[in-house]
Amino acid sequence: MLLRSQVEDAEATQRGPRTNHNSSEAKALQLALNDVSVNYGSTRAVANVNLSLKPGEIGCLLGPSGCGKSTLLRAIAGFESLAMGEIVMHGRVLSSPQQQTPPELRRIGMVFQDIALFPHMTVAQNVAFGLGHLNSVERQSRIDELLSLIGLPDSHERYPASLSGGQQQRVALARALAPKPDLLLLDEPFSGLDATLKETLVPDVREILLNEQITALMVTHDQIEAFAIADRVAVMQQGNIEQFDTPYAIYHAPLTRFVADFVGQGCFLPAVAKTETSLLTGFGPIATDKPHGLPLGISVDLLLRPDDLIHDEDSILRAKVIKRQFQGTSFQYEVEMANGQRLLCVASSHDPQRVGSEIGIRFELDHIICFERLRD
Ligand SMILES: Nc1ncnc2c1ncn2[C@@H]1O[C@H](COP(=O)(O)OP(=O)(O)OP(=O)(O)O)[C@@H](O)[C@H]1O
Repeated sequence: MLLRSQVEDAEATQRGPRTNHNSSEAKALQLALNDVSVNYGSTRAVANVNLSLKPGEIGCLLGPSGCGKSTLLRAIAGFESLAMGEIVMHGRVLSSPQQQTPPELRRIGMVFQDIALFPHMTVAQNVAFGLGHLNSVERQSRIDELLSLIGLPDSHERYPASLSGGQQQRVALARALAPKPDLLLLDEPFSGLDATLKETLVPDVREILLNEQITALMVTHDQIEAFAIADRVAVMQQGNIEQFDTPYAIYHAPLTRFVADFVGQGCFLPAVAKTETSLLTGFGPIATDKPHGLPLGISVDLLLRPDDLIHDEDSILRAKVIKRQFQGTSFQYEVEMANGQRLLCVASSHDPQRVGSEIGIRFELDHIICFERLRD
């Protein structure tokens, strides 16, 4: 159970996951999933999922292996039938347990992890694949436009084998975008690429999607990718959406303990709501800027992100450095308090602290996120 303290934060973030819509709202949505369930035999892989995307919005399904991300994407594409619920695009039902529009009639583009360009066709021929309905002038103009958009304006005559992995994935994206689909589905499109390439390609792909004003839904298990590309992220667990929200809210205002644990780093600190603006921990009181709104006397687990704990040699609160990790502009330290509690702390990389040394630390919390205490 969530025991959120900053009420206005909670109201701002409780937009999802349930989103049943009236008919005029439904028409304004590009995609609406209403109570969607998908079974494999007697196994329920997706359970009562509600999710919607506005035109031009980029969504992301994020979750651990086996939570149902690909199944949901496949159901939207029309490759899995529904046990319950409906999938609606622009107010038109594409899937329900009673009916299913075939995949090729859905106007949905797809980009997969395995790039699968046609190797015997040039870049231009690959991009032209879904453009048979255009005359040759229109087709040429769309190819030029897309190759420019993906940053490969002079690569018409090149073959896929002569391109890098990142360039091939850009061409795959151009091919999927060429016929201007109503929705683009991307299944782990960056997972075969190395980290450096991803760093540039992910924001580029977001730019391309925004430029084309395309509504898109991407599957990933990588939160950095999800945060870099999506307007809203749906965190899934065991076939359910735990939270569908902005990347900022998913990180700073998780609605469930699972989301808090799965997304970002952090730890839970036992605390008691002492006064309206303070929580008592084993290391003394932590003051909150605003009233936390918790019942006084309640025992909670307080979520502490690494940046909630600051290295400060003037602080009387001391901790022993157990591990440190260089992160470029900062070090992340795992520190141990006198009572054995381990916490994470971020500090500038200009003043490295040795493992085994004792340092001063201070709490500086912008967001108070608490969950019901699991243990005493
Ligand atoms: N064809 C299938 N037949 C039976 N069960 C399946 C089938 N495909 C997936 N499942 C099961 O459905 C559940 C959801 O699988 P799914 O592939 O959608 O998860 P995922 O979140 O995409 O996982 P990953 O990140 O590993 O790809 C899992 O328990 C999986 O074992």
